[in-house]
Amino acid sequence: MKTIDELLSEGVAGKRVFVRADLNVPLDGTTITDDGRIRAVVPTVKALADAGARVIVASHLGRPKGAPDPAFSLAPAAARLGELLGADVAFAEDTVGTSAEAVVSGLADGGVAVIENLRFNAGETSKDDAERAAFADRLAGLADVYVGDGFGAVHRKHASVFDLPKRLPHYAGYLIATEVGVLKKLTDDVQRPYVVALGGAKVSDKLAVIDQLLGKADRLLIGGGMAYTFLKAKGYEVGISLLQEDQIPAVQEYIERAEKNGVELVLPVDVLVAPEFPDLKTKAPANPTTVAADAIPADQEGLDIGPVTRKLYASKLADAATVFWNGPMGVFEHPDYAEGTKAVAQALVDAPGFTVVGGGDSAAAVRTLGFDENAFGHISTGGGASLEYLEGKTLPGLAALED
Ligand SMILES: Nc1ncnc2c1ncn2[C@@H]1O[C@H](COP(=O)(O)OP(=O)(O)O)[C@@H](O)[C@H]1O
Ligand SMILES: O=C(OP(=O)(O)O)[C@H](O)COP(=O)(O)O
Repeated sequence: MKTIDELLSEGVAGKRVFVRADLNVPLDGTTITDDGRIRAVVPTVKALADAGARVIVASHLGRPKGAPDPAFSLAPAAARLGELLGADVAFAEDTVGTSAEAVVSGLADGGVAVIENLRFNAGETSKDDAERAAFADRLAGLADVYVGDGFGAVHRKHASVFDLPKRLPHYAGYLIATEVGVLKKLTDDVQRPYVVALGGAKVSDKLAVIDQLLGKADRLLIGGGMAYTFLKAKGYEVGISLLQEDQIPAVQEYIERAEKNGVELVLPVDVLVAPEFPDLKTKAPANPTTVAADAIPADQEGLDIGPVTRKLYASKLADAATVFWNGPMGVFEHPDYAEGTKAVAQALVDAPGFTVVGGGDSAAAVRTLGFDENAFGHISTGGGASLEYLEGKTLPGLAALED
């Protein structure tokens, strides 16, 4: 994989450099609640701009449906990038249209622009190779060089991640180089006990990862929205909690295999439930009830792990030599459901070994809940990406940079 340092030594002055970043930050309306992913790409953007490149920063944000949707605009992220760089950052209101063309052709040497959300175009995420290729061709028209630095999206076979680098000279940015360096340590020389904690809401994506992790980790702690498919697989009622119905048979097989292979698969023993999802805007009191994991009422939703589970998970992390954690244990954005995530974060801080937190929301959670970033071994900007890396999978966005 060629790195940005090689690009800089070849000279980039006057060149249009397309930086595929991951600026998928949590938003409250147009307010960024955690800018970690924007800060993470600043070293790459700054190095290129300082060397006289014309820098085009591109990213997805959220999961819009292949058409413009103002709720997912990258405009707030562009403004924040400008503040962090201490420089003007131009913003194009489309991705490959007249606005993008005008903004890019107006860039001076050392200038930086952000183009609008890549996922406003159906070609970005299309499963159809030709549709993705057509979009990648149009993106390629904007630039002379490609720098991949959106680590959080390297597991996606998307046009800007996989197809575009094949069309331009391509290099890995500083963030990707750092992330891969740390995760490599977890695959090459993992110290045991190795504990993996999984939660969050992207259940369908992340359940599949457990198949491989069962052969690697000593202990798996399951929380967040992921827990309810496990509880259902054990035959419990989960009410209106997040559930991946089609994966119940697979999860039943995981539970059996864990037992056979001597992997400790630890599930919540109690959970916080409420009749409805909390209001994250007003943060109005949610008044949850604590119930045993096998006694979730049919009309209620599980929204955090309970106090007994918090203690149990902390004890399972207390002797860990290596920890990888992805996915909040509950809806931490609401104070009534933040305790599970806080307890696991604190247990990582207290664990004697090397700890890695991965994922946009998990990283945001540890920071917004007041933890010191330096108390963790590494905070990765990618959740799904780091999990798939640890699985040993070939990640499209890394493979494309290696070609
Ligand atoms: N029990 C739950 N039910 C619904 N959503 C949950 C639950 N527990 C956690 N979440 C949500 O999961 C989201 C983060 O999930 P995910 O995107 O998978 O994590 P990451 O970005 O760290 O990879 C958070 O917004 C949180 O509110
Ligand atoms: O937030 C992200 O991943 P993560 O939640 O697994 O950390 C990335 O920006 C990828 O987004 P996606 O899962 O919508 O492709």
